[in-house]
Amino acid sequence: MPTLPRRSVLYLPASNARALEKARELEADALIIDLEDAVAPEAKPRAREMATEAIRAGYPGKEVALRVNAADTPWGDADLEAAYRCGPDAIVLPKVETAQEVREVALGIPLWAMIETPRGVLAAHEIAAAPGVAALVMGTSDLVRDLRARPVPGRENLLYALSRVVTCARAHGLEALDGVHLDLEDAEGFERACVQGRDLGFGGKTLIHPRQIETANRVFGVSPEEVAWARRVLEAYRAARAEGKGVAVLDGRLIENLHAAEAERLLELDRVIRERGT
Ligand SMILES: CC(C)(COP(=O)(O)OP(=O)(O)OC[C@H]1O[C@@H](n2cnc3c(N)ncnc32)[C@H](O)[C@@H]1OP(=O)(O)O)[C@@H](O)C(=O)NCCC(=O)NCCSC(=O)C[C@H](O)C(=O)O
Ligand SMILES: [Mg+2]
Repeated sequence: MPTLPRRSVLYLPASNARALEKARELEADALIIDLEDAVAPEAKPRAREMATEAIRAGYPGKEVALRVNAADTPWGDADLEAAYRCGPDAIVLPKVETAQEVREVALGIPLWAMIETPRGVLAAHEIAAAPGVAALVMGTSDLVRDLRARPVPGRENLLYALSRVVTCARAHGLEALDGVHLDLEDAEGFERACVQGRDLGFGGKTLIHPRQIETANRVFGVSPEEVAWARRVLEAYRAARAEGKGVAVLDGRLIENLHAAEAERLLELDRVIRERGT
């Protein structure tokens, strides 16, 4: 499967013509054009048309996903029909709670299932295994509300859900995307949340504003130090293998085939990012 960087995944309301246009020049790896919570009920039909036009016009170099309204809302069916017509790279299904909901959608377009309710968290394993699902996306704002939790800076109250979703996604070879950071003025807290998400295993972060892109690209990307380390790991491991050994020691640390495989993954991600020029 080709490496697709999804370090930064920017939401934009489909009803916002300026944002739809502006997104073309931004360095986000992927976009989620939103028909759901960012669009007022009376604006939904027009927003659907705007999303369709924008997706047809294309966003070169970016993956484009369309977030539809849930099937049990007055807009869900028309949103899916629109998605089928304009062909986004993925459809984002909000508030998924069962694998059956995903099966009912099966359109031949990759599905990104949002996990943002307690039931969704508990069913994440079955959802991840459902046909067509390519990614699990955390919806931490809805989840905090449904849990009757409080938004806390270190997200300690979400660690179970975050870890469970990453684990279920990875168990099925899927992408895992972290939830949004709502405080646009809190650059330090945002960076800490990116580091936390990356260290938990998420491949990238969903974003709500262009000013969050650079940090997400940096934190979820590959640093020059990681590139240098990965090269040395591969060199040491290959030298050990040439001598008939299964392991190597580098700077006092054990290197096994799993470290070599991770080094290869990082170097490939770095190569693809460099090719993109972001
Ligand atoms: C939060 C915003 C409403 C702020 O918008 P605005 O007041 O326009 O911000 P700025 O003036 O600072 O914007 C500067 C320029 O950047 C463009 N812009 C802003 N936001 C975006 C965006 N998201 N995508 C593309 N471009 C954007 C502005 O047009 C300005 O451009 P220019 O004219 O050149 O100066 C706004 O950022 C916003 O609407 N954000 C997205 C909100 C959203 O989509 N929410 C729903 C998804 S999050 C969610 O639902 C979470 C999940 O479901 C859960 O439960 O956790
Ligand atoms: Mg939500």
